[in-house]
Amino acid sequence: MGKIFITGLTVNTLIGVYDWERTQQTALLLDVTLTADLNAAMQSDDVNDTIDYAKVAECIVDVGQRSEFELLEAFGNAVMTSVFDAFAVSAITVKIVKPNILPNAQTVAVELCRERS
Ligand SMILES: Nc1nc2c(c(=O)[nH]1)N=C([C@H](O)[C@@H](O)CO)CN2
Repeated sequence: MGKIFITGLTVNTLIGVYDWERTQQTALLLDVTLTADLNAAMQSDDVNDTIDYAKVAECIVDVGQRSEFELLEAFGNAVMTSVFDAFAVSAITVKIVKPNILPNAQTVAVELCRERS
C-alpha cells in the first residue's frame, strides 16, 4: 500500500446555504489523500499501473462543475463517491477548505474519509 496526495486543488462550484452564495460559483481548496496499492508502479515505472493523480484531479474538478450542493459535507460525499467509482483506491480522505466566508476566520473546512468495504 501507499499514499498519493493532492493538495490545494482549486475547485469552482456552486455551494452554500444562503441565497447570496448561490448567485455565483465559489472557489474551494481541496486536500485529497488516496490509499492504494502502488507496488506495480514501483516496479514498472508505468503510469498505467498506478492511480494517475492528474486524472483524479480532473474527476474532482468535474464534480464541482456538475454539482450545486448547499453543504461542504454533501459536496465531499459526491467527490468521494466519484473517485471510488472511477479509481482503484482502498481509502480516501478529503479536506474541503472554503476561504474568506466568515468575517472573523480565514477559512472553514470539513474533512471526510471513506474506506472501501
Ligand atoms: N458544517 C457546515 N456548516 C455550514 C456550512 C457547511 O457547508 N457545513 N455552510 C454554511 C454556509 O454556506 C457558509 O458558507 C456561510 O455562512 C454555514 N454552515
